[in-house]
This record gives sequence, structure tokens and C-alpha cells, in this order.
Amino acid sequence: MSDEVLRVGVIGARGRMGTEVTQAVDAADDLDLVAAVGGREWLFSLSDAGSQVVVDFTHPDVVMEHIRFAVDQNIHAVVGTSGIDDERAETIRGWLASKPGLGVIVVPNFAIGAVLAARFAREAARFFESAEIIELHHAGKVDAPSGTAIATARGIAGARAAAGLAAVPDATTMEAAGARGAQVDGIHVHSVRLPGMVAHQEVVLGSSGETLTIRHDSLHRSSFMPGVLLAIRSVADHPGLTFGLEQLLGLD
Ligand SMILES: NC(=O)C1=CN([C@@H]2O[C@H](COP(=O)(O)OP(=O)(O)OC[C@H]3O[C@@H](n4cnc5c(N)ncnc54)[C@H](OP(=O)(O)O)[C@@H]3O)[C@@H](O)[C@H]2O)C=CC1
Ligand SMILES: O=C(O)C1=N[C@H](C(=O)O)C[C@H](O)C1
Repeated sequence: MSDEVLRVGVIGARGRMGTEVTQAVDAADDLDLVAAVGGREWLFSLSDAGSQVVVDFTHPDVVMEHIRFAVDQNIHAVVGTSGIDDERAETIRGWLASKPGLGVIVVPNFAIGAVLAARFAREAARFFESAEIIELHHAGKVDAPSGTAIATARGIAGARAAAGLAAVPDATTMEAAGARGAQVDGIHVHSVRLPGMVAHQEVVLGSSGETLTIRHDSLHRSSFMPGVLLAIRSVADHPGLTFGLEQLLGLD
């Protein structure tokens, strides 16, 4: 992208994340907040305002519609909304196929510490017999498990499979429904929802005689802003679909 100020629109601008993002974009000298929209009826103001990049923090039920809109309007998209699974990612790739030069970046968690924690968990996974995830969030969160936990579990499962590890040991034969959490690619994930929490995750790895706990805490939504701003500034240089922040941080 050129040295000119980048025109940014935010979808979900009145939400918990959208509020923080609009402030962060507004405060950045190289970014111009040209549209901050809430509901669907306002989507068109994004293109009317000349947005070059849109940022979406809305709801898993509507995020695909927003990405489609951005791609159709030739606007780069930075997506924080959870719920982008493999099937949805493939759909986005299909939309982008006819739009060379257009970028969509989907990031399960924009906090640098969370990205590193997931990476450390992946690295540790092959050395331990088992791993489980506990994610803890504010009570207003609509989805469980969190997008971060799903991505972390998939990373751990991939590392275990590559190392040829057997399924995680578990002798449970009597279970109150849900007591062992959800399973994502064979990794148990436990979701806590509590007022007072923001976004937290623990990966607990275990082998004979030892455990390793990798924990990350977002104590305030400002924790996500350096990652969001990095993605906004980078998206035009990353055509196609980019999943996660690692590549942008030079970690791949
Ligand atoms: N990747 C990351 O690092 C992070 C991701 N998230 C994810 O971001 C998403 C939003 O989280 P959060 O901000 O806490 O949620 P909120 O519920 O606080 O905000 C969501 C916003 O989206 C708006 N919205 C809902 N439907 C539409 C629509 N059809 N068109 C436009 N806007 C719509 C809502 O509008 P209205 O106010 O009018 O109801 C609301 O303002 C979640 O999926 C969450 O998991 C959250 C934190 C970090
Ligand atoms: O809803 C949230 O708050 C968060 N959602 C994302 C997720 O589902 O992982 C990222 C972070 O955990 C905060």
C-alpha cells in the first residue's frame, strides 16, 4: 500500500471490540476512520466512504455476508469475528479467486501473547502424552468453544498426529453430560463463562510425573489492538486468504 493515509471502515463498531477498534484506528496517524457501521442497512456506507480496508467484529451468523460484501466491493478485509471454519475458508478463497490483489485476513486472536501461547502449545504437544484446553471468557460471549481454543486444539492435534502420538488417554466411562468438555480434533476443550473475565486460555499438557501449563490472559481489549492495526496495515500486501497472525509477525 502507498504512503498515503489508509481509509478504514469498521463493521460492528458499537460492540465491545468495535468500540476499541474505532478508537485505535482514529488514534493512528496513518489510518483514517471513514466509516463505523453497526447493522446491515449501513454496510453500503463502507464503500460510499471509500473504505480501502474493512474490519469486522460482529457475529458468526453474519460475518460471511460481510466478507462477501467487502470482496464484491474490492475492499480488503480484516476479520476478527469467530466461526470461520475450513468450509467457510474455502468459500472465501473461492470468492477471492477472481480478485487478484485483494486480501482477506482472518485472525482467531489478535493478542500477540495469545498467538505465541498457541505456538508454544503446538511446539510442546509432541513431548506430552496428553493435552487439554481451558478457555475462560466474559459472560456475553455467544460462541463456545472460543475460536482461539478451536485453533489451538487443531494445532495441538496436528502436532500430535505428525509425531505419531496415540489418542489422549482417558478412562472415563461414566460422565455427566459435558463434564469432559467438547472435543476438537480429539482434544478436550472446557469453556468457562464468567462476568469479570475478558479472554483467557490455559493449555495443560501432561505426561508421567509432570504437567506443563501455558496460560495467556487478555486483561483488557486493548491487548488486541496492536495485532488489529498490524493486519490493517498489512492486508493489501497479502493477497488471497491469510489465516492467523503468525505470517504477519514473521513467525512462519
Ligand atoms: N479475533 C480476536 O482477537 C477477537 C475476536 N472476537 C470476536 O469478535 C466478535 C465480536 O465480539 P464482541 O465485540 O465481543 O461482540 P459484541 O456483541 O460486543 O459486538 C458485536 C457487534 O456486531 C454487531 N452486529 C451484529 N450483527 C450485525 C450485522 N448483521 N451487521 C453489522 N453489525 C452487526 C452488533 O451490533 P448491535 O450493537 O447493533 O447489536 C454488535 O455491535 C465475536 O465473534 C468474538 O468472538 C472478540 C475479541 C477478540
Ligand atoms: O469473544 C471474545 O471475547 C473473544 N473471541 C475470540 C475467540 O473466540 O477466540 C478471541 C478472544 O478469545 C476473545
